[in-house]
Amino acid sequence: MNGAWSAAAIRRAEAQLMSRLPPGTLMQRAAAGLAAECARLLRKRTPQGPKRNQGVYGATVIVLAGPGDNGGDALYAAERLARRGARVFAVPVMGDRVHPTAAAALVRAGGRLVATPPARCDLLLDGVLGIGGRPGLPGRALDQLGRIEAGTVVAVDVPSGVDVDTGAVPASAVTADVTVAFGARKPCHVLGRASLLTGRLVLVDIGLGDVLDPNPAVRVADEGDIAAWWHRPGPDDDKYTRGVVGVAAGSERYPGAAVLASTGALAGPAGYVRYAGSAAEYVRRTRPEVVCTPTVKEAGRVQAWLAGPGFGTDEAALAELREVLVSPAPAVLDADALTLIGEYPSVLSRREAPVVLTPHDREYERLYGSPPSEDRAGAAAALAKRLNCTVLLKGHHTVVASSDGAVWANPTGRPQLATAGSGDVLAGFMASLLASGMDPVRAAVAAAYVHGAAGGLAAEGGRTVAASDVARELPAAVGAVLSRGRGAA
Ligand SMILES: NC(=O)C1=CN([C@@H]2O[C@H](COP(=O)(O)OP(=O)(O)OC[C@H]3O[C@@H](n4cnc5c(N)ncnc54)[C@H](OP(=O)(O)O)[C@@H]3O)[C@@H](O)[C@H]2O)[C@@H](O)CC1
Ligand SMILES: [K+]
Repeated sequence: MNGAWSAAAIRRAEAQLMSRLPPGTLMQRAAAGLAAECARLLRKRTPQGPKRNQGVYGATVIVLAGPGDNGGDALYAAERLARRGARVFAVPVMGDRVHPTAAAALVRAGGRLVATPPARCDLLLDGVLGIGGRPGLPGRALDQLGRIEAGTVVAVDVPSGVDVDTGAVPASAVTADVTVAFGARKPCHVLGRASLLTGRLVLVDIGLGDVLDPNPAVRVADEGDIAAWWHRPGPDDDKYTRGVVGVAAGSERYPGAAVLASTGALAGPAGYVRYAGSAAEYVRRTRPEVVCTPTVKEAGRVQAWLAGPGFGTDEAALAELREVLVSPAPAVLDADALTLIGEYPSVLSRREAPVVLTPHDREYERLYGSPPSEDRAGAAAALAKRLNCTVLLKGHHTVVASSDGAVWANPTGRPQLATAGSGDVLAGFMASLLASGMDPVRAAVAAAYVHGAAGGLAAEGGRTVAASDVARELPAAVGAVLSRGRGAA
């Protein structure tokens, strides 16, 4: 598991570590790691001039230097590049407030402090704001970003302008190709719109590992986690012990939801999928391995339910939802089930078994009364706490929150997954993980991860992606994630 730590937690860890080290050590570690990554990027740049200009020597580097230590890191890294022959121009973007010793070191190495740098550069270092920054950019930084054409933009620690702790981007911010982060990820690297401005993330170890709070603000699962959580069938398992999934989805009007959700369920680790609803004919025809009944009651015992996709919001649907909720099995509630809960919140009140809710933004609003804020992790956690459920809030980076406040950011997934029916596949797959005995938060986290990976496979080569394509790729994504995860373990 990877984590992301809040600015305050990073500062606490840094203070503890700094008390044991000579002054300036951490900043020099940060600058050395940053300069090494910049040198790697400059070696890779497309040669525009004579071949001898490849690499650091002769490269044009511009630093946007803010008033704090983030600017200090950038200036010290630029000093190292200047010593290796780069032409460095540093622009103080907050009046003349700039890290004084780092600026002096850069000038000693041959770099220049200027108000107007060249209009083109090979590499632009964004050292405007780091973990001490408030959202938004100073005007001078914005002006320079508008006029400079940069081969590569490298953000120092975080893309300046973002909200470091939430990943929100309420005002102007830097768009980076690469972000070189010191010590640990911050929430803005993995959450919200800021994660899209981060580009490729490179972590530089400055020795914080031992002193960081063991509980990160945001968790990020990796393939090793998913492989470790996954129930592997043993020789004594049969289709029942592997888990039975119940799918209450679809209707005569929306039979596709039944088929997609059942297909999602079949791709998971459970051994048996039962379908309950009025689209049985379609399910039987496309997925003959699914056992169909007309109602939830007739489906018999299952280890986990999925209820909601395409099953309508009328009284009959409400009755079926109530039937699912009286069952002692954990349940994933999606789509129409979320609309029904928004209208009749009391249906959840006597529920004791675990529930996972999977809203998109409009469904979230129906459940919470207002749309999710740009602090998507905070929004998911607030709903999870209020309804005492696990919440998977869909988005370009899906987040999962448990009712006890733990938050996970999903690292896979792409905008193409925002396609009709894709959520039905995800919900069915998640119900299968629940039926296999996986804990609800892990089931939500693992389902989002593998579903995102399946979307990636479906979109390979720039292909357009429909929900059936994602469903078709799920078994391959399961195989790839588990084999890589077990390899990593
Ligand atoms: N601590 C350590 O050991 C290590 C730290 N390291 C590095 O330090 C970085 C944190 O540095 P930092 O604390 O100096 O804060 P930083 O983000 O540079 O800026 C704060 C300044 O910006 C200003 N300001 C804020 N928002 C603004 C806005 N929107 N628009 C305009 N101005 C704004 C604010 O001024 P104010 O307005 O509050 O007077 C203040 O002066 C961290 O990200 C990492 O890179 C590494 O070297 C490893 C070791
Ligand atoms: K920065």
